[in-house]
Amino acid sequence: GVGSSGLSFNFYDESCPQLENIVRAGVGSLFLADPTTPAALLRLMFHDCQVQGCDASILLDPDAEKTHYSEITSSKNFGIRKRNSISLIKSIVEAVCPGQVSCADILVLSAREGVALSGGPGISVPLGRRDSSNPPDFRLADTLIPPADIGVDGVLQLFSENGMTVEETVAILGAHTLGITHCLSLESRTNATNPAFANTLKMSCRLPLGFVQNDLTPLLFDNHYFVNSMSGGGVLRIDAEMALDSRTRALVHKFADDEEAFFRAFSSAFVKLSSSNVLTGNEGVIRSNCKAAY
Ligand code: HEM
Ligand SMILES: [Ca+2]
Ligand SMILES: [Ca+2]
Repeated sequence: GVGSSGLSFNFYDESCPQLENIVRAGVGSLFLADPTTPAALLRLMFHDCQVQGCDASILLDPDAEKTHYSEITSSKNFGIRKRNSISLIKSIVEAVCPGQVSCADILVLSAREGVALSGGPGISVPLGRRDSSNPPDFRLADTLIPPADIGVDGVLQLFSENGMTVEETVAILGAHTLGITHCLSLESRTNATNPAFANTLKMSCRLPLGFVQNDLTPLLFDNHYFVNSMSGGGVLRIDAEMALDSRTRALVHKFADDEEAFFRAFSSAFVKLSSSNVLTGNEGVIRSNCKAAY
């Protein structure tokens, strides 16, 4: 087991030895069709793990009668994409190893593959998560997913709850080396003082659904996010503030200088984020359909 999480690195060795190869091939072909897939999968994992732990709760479709029992309808999940990709990969896994593998593990493995395919570290992740059978109220997601304008105090508090050090907290935010942010998420940033960033906002946000890249290389998992943050180009408040706050500044510099150090700290943070507060053993279920709890 890994710490006290109840997960292990050889969980599917007997019940589904093909699992990691299936997920790798699946994410690979989704990537060929759409190279922004890894960004979406990584954020999807974060938002799942943030609400009731990594239990695939975010994959549940709204129930026609009880629409508030669906976290996906929370406004905090604005811009979440590729939920269906997990169902696709799950259906291949089900054909090979029926009833064995949770949607929650497939989601974490898919995010891991996305990071590796984008040039990031190859992360060993412990497995054995179970899926929730109780869909959370969207208000739980409203409360537990951080607001777009959270600052350094807020994130240090948030990730210390997952047992992360300050270094791991700075590193996990390096996930913003991938992907985009819609202008709708940047309403609190319109008074940004960096002239280059203010100009980017002005040009990119002429359309209501406009967006900006999270760094200069949004398809590459590299340390450019930290270089960008140091030069005043941080997109969200946290991306900008991390380079200025005395508790985090030295780490932003370190990761901007040393990509290997970023990859190491990101990998251990990824494992902590994806292992805390999970269902294991006889808790929860193995869903056959990731979109439905029953
Ligand atoms: C804790 C503070 C965080 C805040 C406030 C935050 C907020 C946001 C916001 C507002 C967006 C843009 C959504 C949109 O407009 O479409 C975004 C994108 C993204 N976030 Fe975060 N995030 C945080 C942490 C994380 C973490 C821990 C991860 C992953 C481990 C992550 C991964 C991503 C990725 C990959 C994208 C790009 C998604 C895409 O291109 O589809 N974020 N984040
Ligand atoms: Ca969840
Ligand atoms: Ca990048």
